[in-house]
This record gives sequence, C-alpha cells and structure tokens, in this order.
Amino acid sequence: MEADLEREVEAAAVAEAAASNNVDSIPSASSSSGVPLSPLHLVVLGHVDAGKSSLMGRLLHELGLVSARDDHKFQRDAAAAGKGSFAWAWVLDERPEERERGVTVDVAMTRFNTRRFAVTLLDAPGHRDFVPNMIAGAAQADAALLLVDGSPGGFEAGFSEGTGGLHGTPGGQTREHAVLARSLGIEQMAVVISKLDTVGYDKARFDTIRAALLPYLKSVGFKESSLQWLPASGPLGENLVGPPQDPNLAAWWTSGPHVVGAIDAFNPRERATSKPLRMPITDVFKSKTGAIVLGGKVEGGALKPGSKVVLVPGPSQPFSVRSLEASGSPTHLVRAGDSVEVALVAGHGGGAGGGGAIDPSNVAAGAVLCHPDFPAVLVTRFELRVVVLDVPVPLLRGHVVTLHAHVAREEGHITALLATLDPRTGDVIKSRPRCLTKGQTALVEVTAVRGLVLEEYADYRALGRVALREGGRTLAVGIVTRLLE
Ligand SMILES: Nc1nc2c(ncn2[C@@H]2O[C@H](COP(=O)(O)OP(=O)(O)OP(=O)(O)O)[C@@H](O)[C@H]2O)c(=O)[nH]1
Repeated sequence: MEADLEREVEAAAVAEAAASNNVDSIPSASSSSGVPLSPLHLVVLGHVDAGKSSLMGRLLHELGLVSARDDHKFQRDAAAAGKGSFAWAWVLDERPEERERGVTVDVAMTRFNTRRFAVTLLDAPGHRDFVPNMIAGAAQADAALLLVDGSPGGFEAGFSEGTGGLHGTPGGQTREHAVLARSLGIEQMAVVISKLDTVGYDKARFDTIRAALLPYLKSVGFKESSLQWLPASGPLGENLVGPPQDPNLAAWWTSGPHVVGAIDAFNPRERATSKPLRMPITDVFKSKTGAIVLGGKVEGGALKPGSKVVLVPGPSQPFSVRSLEASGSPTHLVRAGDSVEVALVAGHGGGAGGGGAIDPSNVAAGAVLCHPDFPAVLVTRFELRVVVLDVPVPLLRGHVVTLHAHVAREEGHITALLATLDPRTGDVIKSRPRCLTKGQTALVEVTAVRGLVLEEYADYRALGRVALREGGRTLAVGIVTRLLE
C-alpha cells in the first residue's frame, strides 16, 4: 500500500500493542506436550486452481487430522465424479451441513495445531466470482499463504494484468488477492509455489516467479522481511511437514522451510483485549437445544458466560452469554483473537430456548456483537482514504460500488471526491478533483444504502478497512478516516 497507509497501519499497531495490557500473553490452547499455543488465523489465497484446497487437504492428512475412512471416501467420491485429481481438495471443500444455519460466510474453516500455534485455517475460494468470500476470510486473518501455480503458463495466468477499458478483463487473482490481503491488514505472508513437479522441480522456474512477484508484493505494501518463499506440492505431499523427498527438489531446497515450518515462523498477533467488544458475525444457527448461537472472530475485548451483549444491527434489548466455545471446545473466557461460538439467552434470564428474539434468518453477515455500554454504530456516510486500483474507467462522483468491510457487504456509492493526496506526505495535491485514476491516493466520501458497522481506522483497525468493488473488480481499497452519519 502507499506509504501513508503503511505508516498509519504501523502507528495503529503500536497503539494497539500498548493498549493491550499484556493480558494477551495468556494462551488459549496448548500443544500435546502442554506448551501454550497462540491463536493464528491463517487464510489461504491464490488464483483459481493454484492448488490451495489440495495443499491444505493433504496437509491435514499429513497432520493426522483426516481419518483413513474419510481419506478413502474422498478418493472414491472424487474418482466417481471424474475428478480424481481433486480428492485432496474434497477434504476441505466437501463439508456436510448438519446444523440449521441462518447466515454463513462461505469460507471453509478448519483447525489444527503446529508447534507454536492453534491455527484456524480459512480456505478462501480462488475464483473471481468468490472474491467477496475471500475478503471475508482475509478480513479475519493474521497471516496468509499465497499459493502460486508454478506450472508452465500457470503463474502467468494468475499474475496477468487486466486489460483496460469498460469491457476489459480483470487481472489474475494473484494480484487482486495480494492487494486485498494487504489492505485488509495482513502483513505477513508465505508464498507457496506449487505444481513445480510439472517442470521437473526446476529451480530456475522458482527463482523466476519469485523475481517477478516480489517487486509487485512490495509495491502493494508487503515488507520483504515479512515474506517467506517456498516450493510445495499438495497432491504429491512434497515439502508440507518435512523436507522434500523428490530428489530434483531436495537437490536445491536444502535449508528452506516446509509449509508447517513457514506457518510456525509467523509472528502471533497482539490481542486487542482492552478495546470494546467487537465480534463481526459470520455464522448464525440454532443449537440442538434451540439456543441462538453466533459464530465469528472476536476482534476486540473479551467475553465470559453471563456477559451482557447487544447485536448491531439487531434487537435493542441485550442478551446474556449462556455458553462459549473456542476452537471447538467449551470455555469460560474468550478474548480478542479467538474464533468462537457464543450461545445467547434473553438478557433477563431466559430459559433453555432463550434468545428467541433473534431470528437466525434475519441476522446479516457483518452484524457485530458488542458490549451494551459501548455499542458500535451503524454508519451510512463516511470518509475514506483510498488507493485507486486497476479501474476500467476513472472513478466519478456518484459511482455505484459494493462496499466490503470486515465480513460485511453492502451497496453504496461515492458521494464526493474530496481530494487527491500525496501518498508519501498525505498533503492535498488537488481539492475536489473531477475524477480519480489508477494509482492515485485520495480522500472520498461514501454513502452506504443501509448502513455498515464501521470504526475509524485509528481507533479500531479491524473494523476500519473498506474495499470498493464493482462488476467483479476491486476498484479501490482504503481506511476509514471519519464517520459522518
Ligand atoms: N501436478 C500438480 N497438480 C496439482 C498440484 N497442486 C494442485 N494440483 C491440481 O490442480 C487442480 C486444482 O487444485 P485445487 O487444490 O482444487 O486448487 P484450488 O486453488 O483450491 O482451486 P479453487 O478452490 O477452485 O480456487 C487439481 O486437479 C489438483 O490435483 C501440484 O503441486 N502438482
């Protein structure tokens, strides 16, 4: 991202760390040897067919998390469907839906432990049509694996630039995912180059892809020191949990990390425990006992059974937390950074079937659970500092856009072009420009049709980032500088 955005991101990180009171060193899970584990939300990104699902499916198998029976079933079902080569992907892609759900943001979520982390894995779809789901996944993530197809022509397809003009084609998802991930707050990423078996594990191909991709990743705001690079193959099980076995790869990949090693090399995120409770909702369902259960990641604050909460937007009366689950296990405390399921009862006590005032089908993905004394506000007009991406035509006042913020999606339009800015100093270059073109940094005013839960970025990073999209393209990404209405 541009230098000013970068600075703000860093300043906010320092402020957040200072405010977090060190409650954060309390771990929420421990490894088999009793070593405390930090939570890590990891999103897997990459162009369609880059090998994301196969890699993660095989990794779960290598970690012993897929039973032999399921393994067999996936191979058999995938083969029967004429998609034998997709068998590993089915581990993640084929999830039975047992519960009666209201909203679900369609990002496959799986948990596993590494030596240092209790990982919540978010497998985001690579197809362009599913970029909104990818945004929801990346918005919750602390780090990313970016899968890049190393086969002949594969990298080039994913890294293609869009063609300009109104009817031009958008660029590959390697580009779009990288810029979105960075703008949604992901600072550390491991680039995993897959399918090198198709070129005999040619080191030159690995080096060429790295040389082409690194300048781009730096230009969108990743620091070189926060990037890792490694080869791996999901279907062939190469370099996932141990050193490569194929002699052609082992010949030159001698001291670099394998996938699990790269995950363990990420830094844990500071937990914003001292901030007001904010939990954007990704999932709503009724438990077997009839209680309303909300799923999502706690971005700030903490919760325990008995805590009073409100849903914004939602019914005005508070609810009580009846029980909590984190990483699939019941718990008495959840804090910023945890992925949780919160069972609610009506605030005045309720019964087993309490919380009935929330109808699962009426909860929008992106509603936010808050403390009743510090509720979030629903905003319809706000100011954004944006970087304009690969727009087919210049952006004008009145431009209709889809707004993506944390896991929320809402229709809106650009109500004013306030100024173009110097990306380094933030100084105004031109007030009230007539249009915005690719690469410009600008201050714009945006109106949302129905309202979004947003925070000013300086106050609350996780709820202060917005992406503007239209017709399958990301037009601009930015941070919320002022809430106006
Ligand atoms: N030869 C080879 N094929 C691979 C490798 N990784 C994945 N594939 C194949 O590539 C195809 C796509 O793999 P997926 O894992 O479904 O790709 P994806 O990135 O999850 O795809 P989307 O979720 O649709 O974006 C499948 O046929 C895989 O078997 C690899 O390292 N080598």
